[in-house]
Amino acid sequence: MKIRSAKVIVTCPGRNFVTLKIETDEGLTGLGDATLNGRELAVASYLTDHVIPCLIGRDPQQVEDIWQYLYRGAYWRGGPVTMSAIAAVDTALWDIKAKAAGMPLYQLLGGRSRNGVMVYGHANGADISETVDEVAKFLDLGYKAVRAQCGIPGLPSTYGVSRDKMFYEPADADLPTENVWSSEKYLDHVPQLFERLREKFGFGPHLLHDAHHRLTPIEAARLGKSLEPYRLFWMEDVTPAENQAAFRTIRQHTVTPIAIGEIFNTLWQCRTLIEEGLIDYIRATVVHAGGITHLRRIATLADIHHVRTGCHGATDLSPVCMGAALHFDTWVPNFGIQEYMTHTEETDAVFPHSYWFEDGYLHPGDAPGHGVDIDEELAAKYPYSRAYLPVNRLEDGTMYNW
Ligand SMILES: O=C(O)[C@@H](O)[C@@H](O)[C@H](O)[C@H](O)CO
Ligand SMILES: [Mg+2]
Repeated sequence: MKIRSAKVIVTCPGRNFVTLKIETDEGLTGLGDATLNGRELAVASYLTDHVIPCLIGRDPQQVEDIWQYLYRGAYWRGGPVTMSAIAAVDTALWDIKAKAAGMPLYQLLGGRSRNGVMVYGHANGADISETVDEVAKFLDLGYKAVRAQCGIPGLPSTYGVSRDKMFYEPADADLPTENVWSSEKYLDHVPQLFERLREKFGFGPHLLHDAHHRLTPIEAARLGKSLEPYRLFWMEDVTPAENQAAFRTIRQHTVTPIAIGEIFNTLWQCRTLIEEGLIDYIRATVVHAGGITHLRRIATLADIHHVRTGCHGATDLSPVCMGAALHFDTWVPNFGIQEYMTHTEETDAVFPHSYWFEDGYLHPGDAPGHGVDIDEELAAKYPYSRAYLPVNRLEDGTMYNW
């Protein structure tokens, strides 16, 4: 079998998505997600200008060799643009391999390890009582796990809190909007939210929270300590991880479980975190961490250190990524949870898929491959539209962390 052609499809059915489609000389096609929020066209160009010419004529069955060729073979290794491009190729090749075998992808990976993939939804509100109401809606829909975020008194806007509740879109403007941040105000408020949530819903549902890299290590330690009575499933991205050793400080102070990794793109960015047992959940996912081939390596290292998976699944990861992640989640032995933000109807129509939600779980379906397709005619009706995530400043105007 040979790769006959490959192309990049950029579409914006409510938000931008970049998709790689690979075709073989035997008529099989494979799809991979290459979406990098706010930097979409950089990956599209990387693929079209620098990767696709090297793929034509190769045997698509050599998934590992092609991964090594694109990663090890390039002088400039790693980084989100490169690794999202490699992920797109890798995902499309696994899709082709599974279709050629006539199997759903999870069968090729090693078969089913569970009946369904537990997911968490996103509840957010302008204040505590609105957030409590939003959590109730997710529980009514059958979710077993809910992430809760709420507005902070004294801060005009907070990332993760939106007007549109079920189809929350973080890339909200064609130039970055600016949010204002105060760790002091945040740290005082968040424990009150979880106190109310536990009072109202008890300890049955899993509750999660995301700090979006905004705390220093000692502040993160304080957050973890103050949330201990409410027994969270995890606190996420409490501090940036450029300095992995900083997580030792957090770990020494709190037993609140720690999740990180949605912006990681290689194993090297989480090696210390995993090997020293500094985290509990690794959030890397298919599209930004080099595809199934590399994510599998991360998960295997995590497994021997009692770290479980918790794949990123925000709306900027396309249904193609979600489909592939669900096959991965169905197989991976050390599965923890999968994030699930529902896409808009327009997005779902452009990407017909076989996965479905029922009673708190997602199921990948049994279609051969990863089970996600693209309607190219429909996709062409939604041209690219520039959109950025917001940026964040302290109250005195200082540029601050994501
Ligand atoms: O946990 C999450 O889903 C968030 O952190 C995302 O909203 C994230 O900020 C976006 O996916 C960034 O593109
Ligand atoms: Mg996050």
